[in-house]
Formats: sequence, C-alpha cells, structure tokens
Amino acid sequence: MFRVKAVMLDLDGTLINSAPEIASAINLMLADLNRPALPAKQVERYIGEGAAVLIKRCLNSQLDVSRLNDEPDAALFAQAEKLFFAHYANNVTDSKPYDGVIEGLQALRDKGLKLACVTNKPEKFTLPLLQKSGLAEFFEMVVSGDSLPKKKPDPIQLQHICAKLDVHTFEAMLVGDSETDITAAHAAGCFIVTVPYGYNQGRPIDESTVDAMIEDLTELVSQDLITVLL
Ligand SMILES: O=C(O)COP(=O)(O)O
Ligand SMILES: [Mg+2]
Repeated sequence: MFRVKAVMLDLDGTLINSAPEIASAINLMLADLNRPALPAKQVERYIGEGAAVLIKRCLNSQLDVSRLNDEPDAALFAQAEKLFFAHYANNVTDSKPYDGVIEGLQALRDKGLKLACVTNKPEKFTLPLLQKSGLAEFFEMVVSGDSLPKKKPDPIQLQHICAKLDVHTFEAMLVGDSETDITAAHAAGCFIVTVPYGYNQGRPIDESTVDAMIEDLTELVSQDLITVLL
C-alpha cells in the first residue's frame, strides 16, 4: 500500500499502444532514405528515450549492436528527423489506449488523486494524441520530452510536476513501462509501479527494482495499492 497525493503516468507503452504507428512512420522514413524497412518489433525495442534516440537507433540498425547509439552523420540525421516527424504527424492520433486505461484513470481520479502525464515524446505529438484518445481530460498537467531541458531517465520532469502540483516527490507515484521510468523515479524519490505490456527495449522489467508490478491500470485501485494522503 502506497500513500500518495499524485500519480504520474508514462504515455507510450503505459497508456497508449503507440508502437505500431511509430514503426510505420519509421518505415516510411527509411523508404524515403532508400533504406530497408525494419520489423515493427525491432522498432519497438528502440522506443523509450525520445524521438532523436529512436531515429538514431533506426539509422544505425544495420551496424554492430554496440554502435546502436552512435551519432549518425548530422545531415543524414536532420533529413531523417524531418521525414519521421512529417510521417508521424499523419498517423500519431490513430494509436489507442490499452485495455484498462480509461477505467484505471477514472478510478484514480474518483479517489481524488492529482494526475499528470509524463512522456519523452515530443509535445507536438503528445497533445493531439491525448486529445484524440480521450485521455487529455484526466490530467492536470502534461510534461513532454521537449518541455524541459532534460527528460527521463533524468528526474527533472517528475520534480517539476510535483512542484507544480504542490506535492513532495515521496508523496507521488510514477506508473511506467521501462527502465527509463524506473531510473527517473528512483532519482526523484517517488514510488514506481510498472506494467508488463509496454516497451522496455525488449527486456522484462526487473521486479527487484520496482515497488509493485501491475497487469493493467485498474489494479492500482482494485488491488488497494494506493491510499490517498490528505
Ligand atoms: O517517446 C518515447 O521515446 C517514449 O515515450 P514515453 O516516455 O511516453 O514512454
Ligand atoms: Mg513508456
């Protein structure tokens, strides 16, 4: 049982199953660059540290795995980023929430918790996606990957949200799907709960690094994991 005033929720892989649309936009980008398409599951493994890291990994995917995060040629990267952003703008709002998300958010809000969305996704994609999927109304705050000078795994987004919501970080919980979320939550000093269905670079979550694991968002309330601090 965790005593909190606020719950922060990751977006890609926690609230929304965005990998299929991200993979198709990536493959349209690669086609424009005359490069071979990547399997959607491979693109999914590159998600989690923002658009720039995703694009770099896709451009480096033919190289030895140890060079996945190398800096590609700057002109090539700039061209790829422009193409990816243009293609992703066309399908970003097609992505859908996972089962249990709407019900889970409703139950958290009904308990009187303050809710915020924290994502490494750029803001120009985050906001339309939240609007179109019907999730925007649940959040008092949304902090995207380019809203602040740094993003997860840095704790700055979580610290910023807690300061704005007027809660201590130890009175807040992050619900996420990846080691990026776990590292950020540990650094901020908030609780971390994970879902198993998202994008953790192809690895299962290490249970010993989290406060709890849930199958879907409804379990936060149905399993009595949260007590609301007054
Ligand atoms: O855009 C990403 O890299 C991942 O976004 P997330 O932080 O919502 O999982
Ligand atoms: Mg995520």
